[in-house]
Amino acid sequence: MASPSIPPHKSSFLSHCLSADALSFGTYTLKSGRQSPYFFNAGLFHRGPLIRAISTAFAHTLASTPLPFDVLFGPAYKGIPLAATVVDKLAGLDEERYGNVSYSFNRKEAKDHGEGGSIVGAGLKGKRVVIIDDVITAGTAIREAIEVIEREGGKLVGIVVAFDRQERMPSASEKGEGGEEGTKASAIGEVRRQYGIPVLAILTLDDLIAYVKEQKGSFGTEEDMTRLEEYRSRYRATDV
Ligand SMILES: O=P(O)(O)OC[C@H]1O[C@H](OP(=O)(O)OP(=O)(O)O)[C@H](O)[C@@H]1O
Ligand SMILES: O=C(O)c1cc(=O)[nH]c(=O)[nH]1
Repeated sequence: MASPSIPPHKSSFLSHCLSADALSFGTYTLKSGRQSPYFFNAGLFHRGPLIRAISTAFAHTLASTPLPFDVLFGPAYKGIPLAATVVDKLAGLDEERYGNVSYSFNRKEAKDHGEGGSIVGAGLKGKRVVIIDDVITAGTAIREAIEVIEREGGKLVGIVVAFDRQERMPSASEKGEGGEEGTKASAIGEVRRQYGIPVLAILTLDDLIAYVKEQKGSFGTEEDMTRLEEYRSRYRATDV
């Protein structure tokens, strides 16, 4: 059902995410160590209509920008099917503009036989690269991907994620380092400032909360919503 306050392309994608349980409520430990009352699991887009929904959302987000690029880089593991299917979707949207765009991804462990190395798909040397990934929380995964691209001689020109959790970077005390608390900037904001590139998200936590409220009980319980809003107040970045 269309939602009046968020655009139809977002509400349609949100409805796919919630129906497939790719957005779910519960208690989850994140890569950053935070305990979250919700989780975005892009691994659950494993059937045709679902992978089509997410790749279409990525392709339309990319096509709405004038950004020129040669390669979509999908960080292992969940970025891998995204990069491959979005390349296909883009070529289907506009063969002339995107027919030469390639996909590429890293192996988490380098291969020492056969073709060897840690990159699968297109080489990155001298290429304009866009990272596409499932979710950004503290930005660790994105920074690891940037290191791979720089090491391989690629030029990072943009990043698109399916879900921006709009969280602030972990503080020194959260990382167990003591000292200054630091800024309350978002992981996305920090990457934008540091690299001067566009960083786009198809959905944000604000979109999720607005949509679930508008669907009035179709997804999640009142307690889920309370926990979600408490979590948002606790970890929300100041620059989103
Ligand atoms: O912004 P961050 O704090 O880094 O968290 C988000 C990242 O965490 C997960 O990756 P993970 O390394 O668990 O890899 P996976 O794709 O193998 O699940 C997820 O896929 C994101 O890439
Ligand atoms: O921060 C994470 O580790 C994380 C959050 C989330 O919602 N989904 C995911 O795959 N990882």
